[in-house]
Amino acid sequence: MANPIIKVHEVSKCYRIGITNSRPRTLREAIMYGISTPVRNLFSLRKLTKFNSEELLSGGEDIIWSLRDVSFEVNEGDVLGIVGSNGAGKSTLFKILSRVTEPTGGYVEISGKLSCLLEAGTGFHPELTGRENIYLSGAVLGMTKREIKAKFDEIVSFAEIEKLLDTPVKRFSSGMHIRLAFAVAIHLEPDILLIDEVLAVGDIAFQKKCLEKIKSFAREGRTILFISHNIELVKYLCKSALWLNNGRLARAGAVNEVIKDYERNSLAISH
Ligand SMILES: Nc1ncnc2c1ncn2[C@@H]1O[C@H](COP(=O)(O)OP(=O)(O)OP(=O)(O)O)[C@@H](O)[C@H]1O
Repeated sequence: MANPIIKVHEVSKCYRIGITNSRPRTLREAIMYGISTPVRNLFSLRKLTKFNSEELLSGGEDIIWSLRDVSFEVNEGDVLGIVGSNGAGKSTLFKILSRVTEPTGGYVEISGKLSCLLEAGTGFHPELTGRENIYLSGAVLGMTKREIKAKFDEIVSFAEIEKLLDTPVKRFSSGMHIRLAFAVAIHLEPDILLIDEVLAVGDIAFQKKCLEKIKSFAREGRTILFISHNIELVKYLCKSALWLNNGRLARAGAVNEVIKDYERNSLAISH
């Protein structure tokens, strides 16, 4: 029977335009943001986020809804493509799933270890070396030093960064950055892997290697969410897909059907 590993319940995300969204402005907001996540989870997240959304709307500022009432479930072992035009809300969804940002409304339930490849190298500490970042990333995923050590050589040889191992990652090229980020994310054996349009940064040989690795990761029954504007790649990798349109879930289902609707809509707009 299908086993949902991710449940997204009526998630909305609102940004204030022109100011840093994450900085609390009122004492009440400061208290809300200051409470640590475990404590916050004791309360109803739905109630808290509803309050935030009302607060934002009453502020009378320019706001933008990146996501609006998005609900869906992902079953264990699914390889789900996420498509949509620029600014549709795809990356925002990943930031919410990986807890980089809080939803303004709604909530998500995730049952498993999640690793996320956002834009090049997010999650790495720029001042730390490649070696140190591998250990740090493993620790963030809850792995012991011994477990990380067992995977270490595989990560380094997959990324082909032997010579850069003791260089701070801020000196890496963007391609090298993403090689290491991909190698770390996929070898540290998360249950769920989020991949946001990062493959394009690597060279062709590395892209090919990544695709094979993603396929074998999926064959192990792990769950992958994949954002890309490369429709052929989405069709190649994914069985199902979501189409986000202006922050709303326009369609979810079998990859070919969703892509057909998305392409039809995009063509209609461009004419
Ligand atoms: N930190 C932020 N502050 C203000 N607005 C933001 C912020 N992050 C995203 N947005 C806005 O939210 C909307 C959705 O952005 P998002 O990055 O999720 O889109 P996307 O579907 O990933 O787009 P793309 O395909 O161009 O990468 C956009 O209008 C964007 O300008």
